[in-house]
Amino acid sequence: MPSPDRDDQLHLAAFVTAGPGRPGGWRHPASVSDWRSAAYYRRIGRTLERARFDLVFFADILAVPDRYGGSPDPQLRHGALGSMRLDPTPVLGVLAGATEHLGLAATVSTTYAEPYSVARSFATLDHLSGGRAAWNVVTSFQDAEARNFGRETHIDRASRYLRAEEFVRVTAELWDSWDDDALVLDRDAPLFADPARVHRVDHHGAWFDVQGPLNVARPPQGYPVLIQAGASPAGRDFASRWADVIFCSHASLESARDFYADIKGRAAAHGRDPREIKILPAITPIVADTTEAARAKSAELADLVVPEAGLSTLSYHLDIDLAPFPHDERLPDVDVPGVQGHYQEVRELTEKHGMTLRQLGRRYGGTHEGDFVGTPREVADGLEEWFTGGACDGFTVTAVYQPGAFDEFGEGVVPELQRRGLFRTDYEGTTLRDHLGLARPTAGEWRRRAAREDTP
Ligand SMILES: Cc1cc2nc3c(=O)[nH]c(=O)nc-3n(C[C@H](O)[C@H](O)[C@H](O)COP(=O)(O)O)c2cc1C
Repeated sequence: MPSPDRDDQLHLAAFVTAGPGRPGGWRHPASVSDWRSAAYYRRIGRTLERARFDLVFFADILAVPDRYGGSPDPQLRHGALGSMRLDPTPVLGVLAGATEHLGLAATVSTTYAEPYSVARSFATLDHLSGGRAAWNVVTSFQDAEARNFGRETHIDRASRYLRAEEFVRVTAELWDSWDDDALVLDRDAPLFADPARVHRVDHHGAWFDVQGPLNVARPPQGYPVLIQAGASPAGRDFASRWADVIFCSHASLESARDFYADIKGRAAAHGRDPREIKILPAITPIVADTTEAARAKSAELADLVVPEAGLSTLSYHLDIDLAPFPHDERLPDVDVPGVQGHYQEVRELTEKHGMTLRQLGRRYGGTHEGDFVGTPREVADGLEEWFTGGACDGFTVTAVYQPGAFDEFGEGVVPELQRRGLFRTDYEGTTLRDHLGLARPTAGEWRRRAAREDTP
């Protein structure tokens, strides 16, 4: 049934780590190990574009996590999620040249970067790609990251969201510092850029002092697409005001539905049309020709995950050292300074399936969010149920092994979704905003999205 909050067709993002990805996945015979080569990313980009994905998204962190037992060893030994990550921004430069339609998203932290450099990188990428850039705005959550940037500990959640608020606002002002028609290119006059249409920003705030203007013309999309994944109340509030796309992760349809209603409600309360925000929960489908083969593959992948690999990732996600907890007992209730969304997910798993910490480690390391395991038709049934059931506007697809699982999804599940009229058969526009059905922001749009009390 069509919903006033949702498009008729779903949107697809791909979640890629510029490294080995899933702890068991890199050990699977179908995975390819040249994560350090441009060819590897070109191949993934072309696969996703053939499957008509909206965008590819590169997650990123700024440390080798050491929260589990105070050491990075388990992450490194097991090729866990945080073991190796190339810097995603240059990787997107490679992809901009290898693809024509695919949206290109990289993660940059507002806690450790500066607005001028972020505005400049994403404006550059938006020009180079013809309007396909997106920025995943994160605030980071690990002390290990703080220690790489001259601090002992990470700043508290409230302060980091205040900094993020000011950061995004200044970045948007910098994108607006060139009027859309500022670049004149009149050779005879001569007039390269009209100085009257290029403005200083003169921002002076609690965290940043930025004069401007930017030294790059206004991006083709006005603002590159903004992605956020806040899960705490402060994070949800920030995301529902600023984000065009929201990433989240859920262990069940019910929790996905609650989150969806909460974010759309918050967006409406901030005066936004709920359709302006696309909520794309992460899923890790396992696809095979028969149900039995998919289940066997799932079991085979689970066997490749050493519990410590998943627990060391969960430790840094929750910002809790899980090494001293008894591994043959359930995870007790704990106060989580780290990612609340991941905690809710593992609490749900612990309670629903009575998992011990060791089982949880194996499960978390091989995460199959949403339990979409089966034939292309069965997986499409599950996705359709979430989409039509008010749980999402589409999905962020993670590969159990890279890059093969993207091929399987693109060649099996996508045609099934297309047959049902749930997904595009071709791109209709050229920019990422076109794919997502989002309007190009006019200059000054940041005023509408900023926290009201902060807006002058
Ligand atoms: C699908 C997904 C992808 C994420 N990717 C990143 C990432 O690449 N880097 C990062 O630092 N945080 C990432 N996060 C974490 C979020 O940015 C955020 O910190 C987290 O959801 C906790 O929200 P909170 O800060 O409101 O507690 C991701 C979260 C989700 C659900």
